[in-house]
Amino acid sequence: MASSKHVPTMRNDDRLVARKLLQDNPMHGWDEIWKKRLTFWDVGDVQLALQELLQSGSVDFPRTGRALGYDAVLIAAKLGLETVGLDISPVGLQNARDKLKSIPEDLSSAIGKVTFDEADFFTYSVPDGQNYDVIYDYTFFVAFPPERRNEWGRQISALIKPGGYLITLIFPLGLPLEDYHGPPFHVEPEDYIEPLGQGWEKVYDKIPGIVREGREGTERMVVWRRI
Ligand SMILES: C[S@@+](CC[C@H](N)C(=O)[O-])C[C@H]1O[C@@H](n2cnc3c(N)ncnc32)[C@H](O)[C@@H]1O
Repeated sequence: MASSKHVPTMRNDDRLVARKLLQDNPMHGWDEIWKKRLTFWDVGDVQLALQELLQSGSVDFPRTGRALGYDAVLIAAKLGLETVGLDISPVGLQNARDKLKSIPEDLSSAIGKVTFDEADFFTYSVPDGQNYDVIYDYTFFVAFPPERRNEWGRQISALIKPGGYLITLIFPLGLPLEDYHGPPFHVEPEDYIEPLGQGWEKVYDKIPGIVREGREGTERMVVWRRI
């Protein structure tokens, strides 16, 4: 959650620098990306598409329990869930904790409900064995090469409760497929189906009605329910 209010665009030279940092140092590359502020995905504000979904009442999300994901403050404030923001980057986490100190009035009900933990998502297990009621993925799926998507799906399935909801804000749509290397990697809404595998139903699928300038046609909101 960067502090600037401008809508970041995906400058090609920034993307190339970020990619090189990850190639050179797969362990700490994300921390370097945060340090250098090559965080184009971060709009410095809540994701309007997530806000629209949570306020619409279109999905019967639980109002008690636990959630995992970015935009942790918005999820905690709108759904009332104890929400964990997970990241591998200490700098990214510090940035999120700093933002928590100046929480806007309309989201203040999130205070006390949000924690930020440092962990590798792919090896993370819920400390107390209590799986999540809601998981939110915004640009995490696309941050890894397609070869890792099944691993992503297995981990999501392992972390969520039966009856729990996975919110996928799919972005950025429309990236070239050929001769293109991420992150972000090319994504289509259908790409989530195989990694998630059996035991999921799609309960919501909509092009967000409210989109930031410059992001028109690049976002889609899909919600899945674990059967
Ligand atoms: C493209 S960003 C955005 C994802 C996230 N939803 C967000 O909006 O910040 C990817 C984020 O995932 C973090 N990350 C990368 N690899 C990770 C891992 N294995 N486990 C947890 N976080 C990771 C990075 O530090 C970065 O903040």
